[in-house]
Amino acid sequence: MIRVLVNGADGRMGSQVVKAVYEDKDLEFVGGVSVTNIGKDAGELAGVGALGIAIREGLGQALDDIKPDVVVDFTTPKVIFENAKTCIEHGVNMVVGTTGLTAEQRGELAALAEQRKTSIFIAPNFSIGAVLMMKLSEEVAPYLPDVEIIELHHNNKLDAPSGTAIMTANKIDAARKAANAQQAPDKTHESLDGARGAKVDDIPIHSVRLPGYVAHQQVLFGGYGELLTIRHDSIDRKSFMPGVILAVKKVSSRPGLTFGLENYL
Ligand SMILES: NC(=O)C1=CN([C@@H]2O[C@H](COP(=O)(O)OP(=O)(O)OC[C@H]3O[C@@H](n4cnc5c(N)ncnc54)[C@H](OP(=O)(O)O)[C@@H]3O)[C@@H](O)[C@H]2O)C=CC1
Ligand SMILES: O=C(O)C1=N[C@H](C(=O)O)C[C@H](O)C1
Repeated sequence: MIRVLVNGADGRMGSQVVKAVYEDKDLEFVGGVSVTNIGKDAGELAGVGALGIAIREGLGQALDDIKPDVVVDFTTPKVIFENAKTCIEHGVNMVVGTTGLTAEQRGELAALAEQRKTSIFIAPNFSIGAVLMMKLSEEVAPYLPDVEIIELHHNNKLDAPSGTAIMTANKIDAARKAANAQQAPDKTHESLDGARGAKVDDIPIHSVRLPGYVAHQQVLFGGYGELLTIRHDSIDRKSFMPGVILAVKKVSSRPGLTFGLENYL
């Protein structure tokens, strides 16, 4: 049995992870950490009934007391770097779904994980459809290098652009650079800042935040007289759970830092 602690256990994603871990025969849910709902039963909050495991405060102390095999983190971009360092310093393997880590921070965590001989797996998106959307985008990019991204999320999302949109842009740009594909110059003058979106690797990303959306992304490729749009929709957070469970089971097999679910598929 792999003993799993969920950080952010009462959140939209964390509570789904509690349920998914509880329902998997090879995993044992052993602890839930958050900042509110302290003392409440994590199973009740996740909708699986009382598990006798109360949400507690303080990741470091919880690691000392519970000694889980793996921590799954779905908290916030503000706290994820510190959370990751705490896990690595405690020698606990970690699966990170929380967005917001910069490439530089990932580099620091990779070095720390290597030094402490622990494993950390980070994926901006755990859904298989989103991984395929990124893979297809990478394949298209050398042929249609002019591209923009529209990502659409629920209005409680704290970060913009989404981690998925940033990863998609990074992958597209790497693929078109490797193919030496030249994009057309952007001749538009912005009369209002932000009108052309925020650029990541010179790719405009437009972030929509509205109630009703869960997690969606369109990658729009334009050619002369033709358009190709790749769209992915997560309409339920269940879409992320098979990827999270896979990562929990595989994380210990790869020491150091691994970035992206495609590395486990
Ligand atoms: N990789 C992927 O596939 C996916 C990634 N995400 C990412 O996961 C993250 C969480 O998303 P979501 O579940 O929607 O957000 P929520 O706000 O619903 O959940 C975050 C939870 O973390 C808690 N929290 C905040 N600070 C701490 C802390 N210091 N220690 C422990 N818990 C803390 C929050 O408590 P409180 O509300 O009281 O502040 C909340 O319960 C985001 O970065 C999001 O982008 C989301 C979906 C899929
Ligand atoms: O906050 C969310 O909801 C999501 N966050 C991740 C991201 O920023 O890419 C993954 C997915 O888009 C849902």
